[in-house]
Amino acid sequence: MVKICCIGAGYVGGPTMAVIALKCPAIEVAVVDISVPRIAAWNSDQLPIYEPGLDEIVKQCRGKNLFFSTAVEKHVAEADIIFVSVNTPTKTRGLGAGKAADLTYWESAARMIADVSKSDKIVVEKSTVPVKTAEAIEKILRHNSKGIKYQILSNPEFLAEGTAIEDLFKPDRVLIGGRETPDGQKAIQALKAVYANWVPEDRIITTNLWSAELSKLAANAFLAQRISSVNAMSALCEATGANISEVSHAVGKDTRIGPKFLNASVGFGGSCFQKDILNLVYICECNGLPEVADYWKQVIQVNDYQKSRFVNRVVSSMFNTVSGKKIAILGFAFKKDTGDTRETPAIDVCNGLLGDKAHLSIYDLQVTEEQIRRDLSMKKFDWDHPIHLQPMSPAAAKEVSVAWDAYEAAKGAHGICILTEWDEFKTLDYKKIYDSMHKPAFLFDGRNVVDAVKLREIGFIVYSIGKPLDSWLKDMPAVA
Ligand SMILES: NC(=O)C1=CN([C@@H]2O[C@H](COP(=O)(O)OP(=O)(O)OC[C@H]3O[C@@H](n4cnc5c(N)ncnc54)[C@H](O)[C@@H]3O)[C@@H](O)[C@H]2O)C=CC1
Ligand SMILES: O=C(O)[C@H]1O[C@H](OP(=O)(O)OP(=O)(O)OC[C@H]2O[C@@H](n3ccc(=O)[nH]c3=O)[C@H](O)[C@@H]2O)[C@H](O)[C@@H](O)[C@@H]1O
Repeated sequence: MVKICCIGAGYVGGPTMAVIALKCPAIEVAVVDISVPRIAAWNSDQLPIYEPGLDEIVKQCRGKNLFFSTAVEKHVAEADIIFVSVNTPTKTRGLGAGKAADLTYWESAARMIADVSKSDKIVVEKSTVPVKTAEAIEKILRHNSKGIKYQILSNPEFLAEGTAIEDLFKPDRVLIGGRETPDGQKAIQALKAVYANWVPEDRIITTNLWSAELSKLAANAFLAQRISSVNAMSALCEATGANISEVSHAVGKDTRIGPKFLNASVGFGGSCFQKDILNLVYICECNGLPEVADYWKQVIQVNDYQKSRFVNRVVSSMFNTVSGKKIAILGFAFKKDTGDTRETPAIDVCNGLLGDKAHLSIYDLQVTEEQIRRDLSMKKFDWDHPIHLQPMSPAAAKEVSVAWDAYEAAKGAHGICILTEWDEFKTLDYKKIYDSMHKPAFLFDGRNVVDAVKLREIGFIVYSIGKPLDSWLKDMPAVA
């Protein structure tokens, strides 16, 4: 029986391995992690991550051919194929701080593999890593090999949170990069055989190692660039009276551009877009390509601009101050259908409003109060480390409360900000909400989920990203 071990039981390791176990009953899959609480959660009824469809798969396979364990070394020693899906955060100190990827966790995993292995291994980069990382990993393994043969493959993951299971069942492509030697090609075929259990062969792309590593960074950079492009247009729409939904629709009808991923928003979040672009920028700089670095840096700068533009719009509309005013925040996750808050635009928006002395009442369907308080008090980039190694957060802001539903959050508020596109926010009883608020009652829709015409009929002053402005907002232009 082929044995697979995945180091890192996170948002990628957990779902990908659960799907491999489901689709390949003849393979034994062990997912290991240094975090004891995380593994305990994977072995419980309350999984550590929320992902539609994941519970059922884990229930079906756990204890049969899918195991979650903290016995990292034992499972690594027994495995034929080792996936490494550990954190690759942005460095916060030293050379490349604020841009380069911190490969501490990757390196320690590689050294541990070298220490405990007693048979030949295929080591698969599942984490997103800088191009050429495989070369460094090869060096660590070869210099400590004790005669054991290692083949390194790059097999980056393209799943998106909230649709992870769907994406894993029907991926647009699976990408496998390896050495162009006979042993390298043999390793590629071994991994290809795993995916071939459910992925059509024409969707499994094989390349050299560096193309696979760079394709992952490139794909995320292209996706994020699309959002920054549409968000930059949204600012121009507001200035001119154009409507971003109509512009996106018209632009996306061009088959060369396509309709997906063109929704204007308060800004993109998630654990990877910013981190991976910063990493790309650093690699460009290191390779003497400052113009290319500057080009990609703009994608992040526009995203930061979009978040601060939103905060400015809220404050300027409400008579240039939110000091002492209650603002309801609807949605804290970085997108709907996930409880993940990593790099969520809600953090920057909330901190911006708190900076102007607002009182916030926050409601999200999936994010816990503990997580919200932790996020609002953590330093930039500190979140992207194994949870037990994250710096302890200082006492959370007194001006923040967490509500159990949207109505409670909005009661007595002066304004509402919608920051995640949860479906629930489309069908709330906005008349009831309006009646419970201070007047004039403001609603700032950072995700374009509400019907602004209906809300205006109720009496709200509505701001929707990239849409023609209410006369109220026109009279109080936000300073960018
Ligand atoms: N979250 C996402 O949607 C995607 C993430 N990625 C990439 O996948 C990688 C992992 O991301 P996530 O799963 O989101 O991170 P995560 O933080 O959810 O999971 C990483 C896990 O690795 C564990 N870990 C760290 N060092 C370890 C070690 N030496 N031994 C054993 N366990 C160790 C941590 O405790 C943690 O549970 C990152 O490189 C990320 O860029 C790629 C595609 C999608
Ligand atoms: O490497 C990764 O981590 C993953 O990053 C993204 O996936 P994810 O961050 O989970 O979610 P997305 O659906 O891409 O959304 C990212 C952010 O962009 C925002 N977004 C997305 C689409 C859009 O049209 N507008 C928009 O503002 C979302 O609300 C969210 O905040 C990519 O889509 C995945 O392919 C990739 O594997």
